[in-house]
Amino acid sequence: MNVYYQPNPSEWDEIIKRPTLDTTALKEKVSGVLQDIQANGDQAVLKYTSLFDQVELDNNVVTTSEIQEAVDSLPEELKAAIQKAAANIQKFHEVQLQPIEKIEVMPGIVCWRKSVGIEKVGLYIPGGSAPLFSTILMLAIPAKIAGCKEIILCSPPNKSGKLHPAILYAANLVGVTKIFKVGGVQAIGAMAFGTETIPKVSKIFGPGNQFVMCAKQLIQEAGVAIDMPAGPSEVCVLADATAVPSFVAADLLSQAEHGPDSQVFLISTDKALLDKVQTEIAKQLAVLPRKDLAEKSLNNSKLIYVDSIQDAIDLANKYAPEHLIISCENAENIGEQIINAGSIFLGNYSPESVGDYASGTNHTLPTNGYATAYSGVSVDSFVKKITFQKLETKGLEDIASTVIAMAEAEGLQAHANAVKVRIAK
Ligand SMILES: NC(=O)c1ccc[n+]([C@@H]2O[C@H](COP(=O)([O-])OP(=O)(O)OC[C@H]3O[C@@H](n4cnc5c(N)ncnc54)[C@H](O)[C@@H]3O)[C@@H](O)[C@H]2O)c1
Ligand SMILES: N[C@H](CO)Cc1c[nH]c[nH+]1
Ligand SMILES: [Zn+2]
Repeated sequence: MNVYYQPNPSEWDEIIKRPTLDTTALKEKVSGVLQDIQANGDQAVLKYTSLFDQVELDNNVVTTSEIQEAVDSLPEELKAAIQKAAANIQKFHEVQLQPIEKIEVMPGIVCWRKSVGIEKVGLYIPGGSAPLFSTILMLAIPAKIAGCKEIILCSPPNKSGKLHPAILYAANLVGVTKIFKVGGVQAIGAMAFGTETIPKVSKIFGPGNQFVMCAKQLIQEAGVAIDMPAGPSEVCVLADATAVPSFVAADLLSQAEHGPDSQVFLISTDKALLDKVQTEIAKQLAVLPRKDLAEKSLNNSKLIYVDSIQDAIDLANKYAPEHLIISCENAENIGEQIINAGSIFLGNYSPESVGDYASGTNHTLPTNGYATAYSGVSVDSFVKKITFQKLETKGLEDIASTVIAMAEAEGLQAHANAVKVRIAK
């Protein structure tokens, strides 16, 4: 891990850099695959499944008997855990749908806004190195609450050409409409353009590796909406002397184990904590099943000592992490001063992995510094908001001079006329 002691703020830009791939080569490769899928549909999708997932499939549709098999085979304890998490996610998200509020802006002019679910949405569920079935709950539950009619799900097949039973169980539990065994760029392309079997959708959601991220960005340029750039997971822990080294180490490792391009960050006002956390990381890492992946990610990661809590807050805001854990004495007060983060975890007993699975908040969050401008997925991500207005004659008469003055000043006489013809009578 890279350790910094009281770096000068002029060095911060360098410190907060995320690990990157050569994006020119990446874009070229991904755009070639997308073009092939647009031109050749299912045949191209199956070809890339064979090439990138090393599995030969005749077709990629998940059947009802495969779903039933998964429901029957999944241990009851895991089913209960998924149900508990789903209930909390439902509770947290259902209050996000606000009732319609009609506003009389002037006598005789009433305006309001109505949320309408996006009809067809596509969910990408990562599955390259771990079957992230928790992501299904995070996407499909708000989609249902929003009123989306068709929810399509794609996730990469394993080497036996199957999806993990927990993916099928979770998808079935929350009412996903159709499930396909397709991963990576080929999944994003299929949902963006539509194939003979995979429906075209209006908006694509879900995190993924650099290939998935790049494909989402390219199809957005081609006119299909996406949720946000949610890439390799990251966590920043902001800690003072009250933090517990073993807790901090466990939190850092929990995101480091996602993959080699994940990044974890510790900003501490306690110099001694950096050494203690490194010792703990070495101890905990040694027995992790995904030690190799976590180790690679730790090479991208940074531990930083700063001598004031204000510098710690400023650096965290500049880094704009996907997740921020505040293990400090006045965690809530510090949390109030954070302006750039996807999701914040307060105090020593709020591990980030609880938010990943079960507390109810959404784990599909902006990474790579996008938390400066984006929010995580919510019910809002699955709706369009249509505005309405109804004017009575009196309302139009009272606002006429305002509209006419502005329209004529913009040189748009026809705009002005649309009002004039109505009040002339
Ligand atoms: N930000 C978030 O909210 C969030 C949430 C969950 C997971 N994640 C991130 O999602 C990612 C999941 O990555 P993953 O790899 O495990 O699964 P993935 O499903 O994103 O990617 C697997 C697919 O990548 C494609 N692929 C692999 N190597 C390729 C190559 N050389 N060329 C072209 N395509 C290739 C394959 O088609 C494969 O199906 C991790 O980086 C994790 O950190 C982020
Ligand atoms: N930490 C991931 C978001 O960055 C979400 C996740 C799913 N499973 C475990 N973790
Ligand atoms: Zn995670």
